[in-house]
Amino acid sequence: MALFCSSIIKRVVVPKLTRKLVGCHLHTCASRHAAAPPDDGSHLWLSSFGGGAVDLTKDDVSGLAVLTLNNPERLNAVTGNMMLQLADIVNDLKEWKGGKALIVHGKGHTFCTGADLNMVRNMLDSKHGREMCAFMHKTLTELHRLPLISVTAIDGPAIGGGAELCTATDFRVMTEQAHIRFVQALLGIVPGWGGGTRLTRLVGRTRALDLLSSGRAISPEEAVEMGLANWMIPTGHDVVEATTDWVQKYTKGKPEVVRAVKNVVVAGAEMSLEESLAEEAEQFVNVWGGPAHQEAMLRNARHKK
Ligand SMILES: CC[C@@H](C(=O)O)C(=O)SCCNC(=O)CCNC(=O)[C@H](O)C(C)(C)COP(=O)(O)OP(=O)(O)OC[C@H]1O[C@@H](n2cnc3c(N)ncnc32)[C@H](O)[C@@H]1OP(=O)(O)O
Repeated sequence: MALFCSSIIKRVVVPKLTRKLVGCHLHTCASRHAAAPPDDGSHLWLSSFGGGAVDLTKDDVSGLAVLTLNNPERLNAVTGNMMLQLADIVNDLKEWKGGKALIVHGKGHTFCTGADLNMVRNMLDSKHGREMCAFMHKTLTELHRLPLISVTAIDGPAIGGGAELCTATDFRVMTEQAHIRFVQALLGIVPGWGGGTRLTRLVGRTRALDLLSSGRAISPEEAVEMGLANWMIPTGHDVVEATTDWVQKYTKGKPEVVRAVKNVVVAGAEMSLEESLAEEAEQFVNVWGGPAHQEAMLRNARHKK
């Protein structure tokens, strides 16, 4: 395994809300001596674990992006190379001003089987574990905070890191053949990509403990019942097409309005009360009197059932 370091530091223009949240995240990490922030190039060794790809298509007319995990020979396991591509894609999506929604899915009838075990077997020391964990924490936290309505479309298994990844979108929809399974404890570890924290916030303490300790598979019916998934895709439908139709109810408005709504919710979920109220006011002022607001006032919008 060829590991290497580089001093190249990527410069990214971070939007205001993200800046505040990143600042808050780094503070927490530093104060608890958790994983080092990965902007120091310490993650570049990931590129030595190749194979697979993460593909992105963006439609500027509809504002919909589709992200595809593309490593079907390994059931869309995530290689080091794919981790780097995923981070680049998230950075790209952050800057996509016309974007409204993102669908995340896997190629073939599998969502994702987590980290590539061929890579995991070669990085069992704590340094590499810590760096990979920090890198994926950052990437998936930023994915979660994107100013887009995001949905994971799960067909087949979402296992280990794949189960974690699906918690980093706003919604999850599942086919009848899908299941979500946090197998980490069965592998002698705990979730390392932020999925344990997100799962606990999604389904509550008792259910998260049940799912993480047992490593049992969650069916689509159970996932919907506990609020982990939001819809079951009817059998016989193309997964991405069905998900595209499903998400449209959230993306009828102009991009700046869809994005402002998401920003308000991210602030409400992650900031202190004072900070979140201030952020909400800022988002309000940004859209007040804008094209969508003017249009709605001109057409005298009514909202009868
Ligand atoms: C820090 C990361 C950590 C986390 O946070 O959770 C992880 O993600 S660790 C990885 C956790 N994932 C797993 O343990 C999944 C292991 N895979 C399986 O249990 C099974 O493959 C399956 C998902 C139950 C499917 O079984 P089946 O339908 O019988 O297919 P195969 O087992 O034959 O798989 C086909 C093919 O795919 C390869 N594969 C599957 N998963 C991975 C993986 N995670 N990494 C690398 N390769 C994977 C599998 O080895 C087969 O390849 P061949 O042997 O070449 O045929």
